[in-house]
Amino acid sequence: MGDGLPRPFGDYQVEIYLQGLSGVLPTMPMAFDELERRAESALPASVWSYVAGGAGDEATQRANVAAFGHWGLVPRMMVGATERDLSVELWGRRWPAPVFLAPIGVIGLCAPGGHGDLETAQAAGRAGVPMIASTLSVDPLEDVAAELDDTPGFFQLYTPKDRELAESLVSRAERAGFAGIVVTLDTWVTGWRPRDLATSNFPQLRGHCLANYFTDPRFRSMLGTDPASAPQAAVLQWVTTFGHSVTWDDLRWLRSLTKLPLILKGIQHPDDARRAADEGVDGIYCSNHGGRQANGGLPALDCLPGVVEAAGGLPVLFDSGVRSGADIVKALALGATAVGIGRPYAYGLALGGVDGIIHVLRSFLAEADLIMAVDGYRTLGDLTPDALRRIVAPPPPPASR
Ligand SMILES: Cc1cc2nc3c(=O)[nH]c(=O)nc-3n(C[C@H](O)[C@H](O)[C@H](O)COP(=O)(O)O)c2cc1C
Ligand SMILES: O=C(O)C(=O)c1ccccc1
Repeated sequence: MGDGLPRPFGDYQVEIYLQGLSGVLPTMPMAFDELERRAESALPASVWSYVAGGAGDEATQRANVAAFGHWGLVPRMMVGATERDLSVELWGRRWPAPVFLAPIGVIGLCAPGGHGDLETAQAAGRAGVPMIASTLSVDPLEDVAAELDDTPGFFQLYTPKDRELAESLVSRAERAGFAGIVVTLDTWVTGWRPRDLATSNFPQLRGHCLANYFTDPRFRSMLGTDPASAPQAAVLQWVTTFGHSVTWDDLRWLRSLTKLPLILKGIQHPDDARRAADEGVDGIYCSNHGGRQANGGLPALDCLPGVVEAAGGLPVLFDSGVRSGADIVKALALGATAVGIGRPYAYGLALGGVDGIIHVLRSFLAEADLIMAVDGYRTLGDLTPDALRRIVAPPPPPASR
């Protein structure tokens, strides 16, 4: 692990003001809206529409973000929250904060040099903030793991139809030193995505982000040749094997593949959370894939309390719609054990590489830390549903959204 981020996290604010006193203004955006706008200009149009876009008219994607606006934190005074502890112990490791980088399957292409997977891992390693590495990466998982140092990394598995290929990927992830396996359940087929359809834009179909397959011995033996010498056949083989619709009958098999913590991603119904807990998984990941998969759904945040209750004490990871430190605090108060940052770090990477991701992490953590300071929440244990009230008439989002 690098030195990790300087603590308290709120000191990022002091650092920025001090630089301002010497006439140095931040080059990275300080507000999310500006981060988003500038990332759009920085990225090639096809990558932008892929990363920023979602399913259908993107109503669920917008609802994910809007849902945070329906909750307000109630401050407590005179508790002396001068020192905050945001660290959390998860699966035997101490995390500096209950925050992680969610898996983003095209992240390699978000960096100017095309190696965004490695840069994301470098940022996670330097910050000490855990990351979940997607199956769909430009660089192979072994190279990604090598950049993480001691920071916990998790391998996100898209379970292929071919079981031997799944087994090979998981054992490679174990050998590479990943600390857990996150099985994504909601994307065995991709959702209806008008932006990508209109431009026939599907980076995976052009062979990007398939390094984990093309370097895999099982995939190569299925193909019968070097993917580099038969790129079209290799992509076609990927299409054929990519999506297995994992069922409860597969769970015992998945469980048997690894002794590492096994976490199921994409859970929204309490009954699914309960069943997963009963069947021996180590964590539940409440998410609707950032609204990229099924439009017409609930905001993921609205599903979180039910999932937490049904999980019966198992760790619950959460993502979908987190755009600020305030959002992190709210998700924690609704019961998340740790909160995933998705699109915002892809935008940070596009604008500033490794430092850009670290800037996004530091900004979100500084805001979360300062909210806990001002609102009198010293520890994560103080963040309970009692810290929140429903807002009857939420304010409209910023004009540009
Ligand atoms: C461009 C992009 C690619 C993604 N690829 C994956 C992936 O490979 N595996 C996965 O489990 N989730 C993937 N996700 C979903 C994220 O892990 C996360 O659930 C989502 O980004 C949360 O929504 P938000 O970014 O709007 O906060 C992807 C998301 C984006 C934006
Ligand atoms: O775009 C995504 O969110 C994603 O995870 C994915 C998965 C498979 C193929 C293309 C995209």
